[in-house]
Amino acid sequence: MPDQLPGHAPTQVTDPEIEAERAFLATARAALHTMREDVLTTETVQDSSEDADYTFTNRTLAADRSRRADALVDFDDAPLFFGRVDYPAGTIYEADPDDPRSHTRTPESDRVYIGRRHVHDAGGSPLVIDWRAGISTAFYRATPDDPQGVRLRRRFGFSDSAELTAYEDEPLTADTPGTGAEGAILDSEIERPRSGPMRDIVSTIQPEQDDLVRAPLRPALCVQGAPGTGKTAVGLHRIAYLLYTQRDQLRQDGGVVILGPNRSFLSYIRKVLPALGEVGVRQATIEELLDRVPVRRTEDQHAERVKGDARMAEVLARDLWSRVRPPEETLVVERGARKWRVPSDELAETLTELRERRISYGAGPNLLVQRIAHLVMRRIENAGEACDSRTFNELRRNRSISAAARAMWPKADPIRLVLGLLTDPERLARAADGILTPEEQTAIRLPGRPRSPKSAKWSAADLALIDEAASLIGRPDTIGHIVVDEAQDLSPMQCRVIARRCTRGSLTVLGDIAQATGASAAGDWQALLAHLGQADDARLAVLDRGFRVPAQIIDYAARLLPEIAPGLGAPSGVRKAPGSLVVTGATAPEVLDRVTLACRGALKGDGSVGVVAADADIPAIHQRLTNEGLDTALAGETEDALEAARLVCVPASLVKGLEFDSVIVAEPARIVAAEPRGLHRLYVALTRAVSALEVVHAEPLPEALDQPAG
Ligand SMILES: Nc1ncnc2c1ncn2[C@@H]1O[C@H](COP(=O)(O)OP(=O)(O)OP(=O)(O)O)[C@@H](O)[C@H]1O
Repeated sequence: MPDQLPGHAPTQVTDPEIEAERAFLATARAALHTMREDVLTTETVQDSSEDADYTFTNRTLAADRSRRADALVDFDDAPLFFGRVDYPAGTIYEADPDDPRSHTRTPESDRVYIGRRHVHDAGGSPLVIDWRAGISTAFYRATPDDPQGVRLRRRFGFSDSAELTAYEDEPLTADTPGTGAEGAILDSEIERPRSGPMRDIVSTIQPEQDDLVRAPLRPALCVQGAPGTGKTAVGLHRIAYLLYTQRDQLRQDGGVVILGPNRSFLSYIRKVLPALGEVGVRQATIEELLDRVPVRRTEDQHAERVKGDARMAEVLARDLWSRVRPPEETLVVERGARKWRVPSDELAETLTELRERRISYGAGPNLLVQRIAHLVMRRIENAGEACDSRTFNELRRNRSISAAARAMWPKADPIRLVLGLLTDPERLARAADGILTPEEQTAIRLPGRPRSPKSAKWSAADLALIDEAASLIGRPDTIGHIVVDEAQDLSPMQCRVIARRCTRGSLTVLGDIAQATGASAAGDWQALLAHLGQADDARLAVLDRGFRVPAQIIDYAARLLPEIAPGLGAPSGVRKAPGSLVVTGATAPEVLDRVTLACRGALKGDGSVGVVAADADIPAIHQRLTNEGLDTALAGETEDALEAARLVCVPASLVKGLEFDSVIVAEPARIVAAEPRGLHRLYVALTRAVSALEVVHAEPLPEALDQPAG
């Protein structure tokens, strides 16, 4: 293998192999350029008439063309191919010298180049195969023990400007033992200094990850993975894979959505899918998915727990359906000179029959009007008058009938329903009788005395209640596939939000029970999957090889596991980095000095530096670092704060899912004390570092960490 490694500046290369591969890369790039030009110059249907069909067709074609053109952009920092698999000659291509694909065929082998997207030459012959195609699977999964017909696997290394600078060969024939998947190119990819948003890992997906990426759409897939094992990466690549294999189906079923814990996280991952050629995937928080009312309040933990509990579904349903009441009086319908009467017990019977059909609440009023109109029409017919559809329609519009139906089955609005329930103690007591304790009922009341939905201060937990109410009244739009990241934090009520949108179990659930900090987090996957409606069917997989955090740091953080997630296996770090963990004791007045010193030290190295502390301590730390003249961003302040400076202050509540080259954790004890699941939060904070972690503390460390660092 030549000694230039990826990420290194290109050097004068004389290796003829590298020259040949570079020439092939140039050919492929030129071909991609031509493919994009072809798409852009394709004319949409032109028609000068005002015909709405033509306008619609034109718009659809233009949107499709733009999507296809976007997917063919040649990114400067994302090389067009990253690997090659060689098969014995004749395995892939006919041994025909005139075969136009001969540029990927030598006398010894048929070569398949694997890249981010399919590239073909002007004659339509493939130059680069999309990593998602079936034939690419061998690149990720072939091993010397199971070569899958492959002679040799080649991985390419590139400079930061996407210049091909290295290659690494792994023979897979039985007589030449391979080097294993963890070669220098994978190492250098993992150790690459982090800066800017997350990148794709398409060139180095590991076999256990590839198995999850390519898992079928159904059954639902649930991945329990320790910090840095690649769950987020797997989820994003899986979306790209599913879109490649089942794009039309997914589009028809309502598209694909990835749900993440907060905006900082979504901003951090936003570039991965576009780099894989997928530009139409919605990336949202669960609050954004449910944006019926603005969130203006953070719930206290106890109220959040009660509101997130699945018992709330019963309370809401009981309150809603309690509005449906049998009439007390006979209905009298005047028609011309005659009056028609329907006694209350007959109306009540109709009501019961409708309810037993388990229709949604919202469908009730109309159906009831129709039933009553029928009852009246039957009476008219029995009296000898001929009736037809006009009679029926006229009765459906009859005011007495509408009024009777409205009284028996009032229309309902989900926001007003939740507002009424959470502001009227007597009504809540009726609906929650035997379900919530009086103390729980008091805890979930809305603050103040809001009279209208606009004046209420809604919380994120209220949104899930409103959505539950809305789903009782009408059915929500479905989504073709939902990937939920950091799913361990979902409350049962939030799980229900997701479950009712993906009705056929097309769901990817990613998370780590040890990182669960949500007030009403379920605590184990079986319970969570049950709330997601997937108790029996889901496939549960485990990832335990950590790619982010060096072994020294992950072992230190894992000392917390017996307490926060007993029974969960300890993760293993794929890299060792002696000296990567420093624990600095200080006196209380010294802590800010020590943090500043640690930041200055970390900034001398490459990549990003994150300072993580309890939310309440972050403003003072940020102020101090800024006063010291360090260019310091504040996570959460703006959406792209993580990219605003190399040094970022991150409130512990926002650090989930993120990573930095160096991390400084200030005062772990205060992170722990800040919330009921503070130890879980600390575990998250300690597992964000790619290269180095410094823990600065004056207060005593949690017991498990209070031993000399290994
Ligand atoms: N096969 C791989 N090749 C190269 N880098 C990888 C690979 N798998 C994961 N990584 C890198 O490891 C880091 C952690 O990955 P990711 O964020 O997906 O992990 P995670 O399991 O979601 O972590 P957490 O639970 O802490 O949020 C990322 O920088 C990712 O690019």
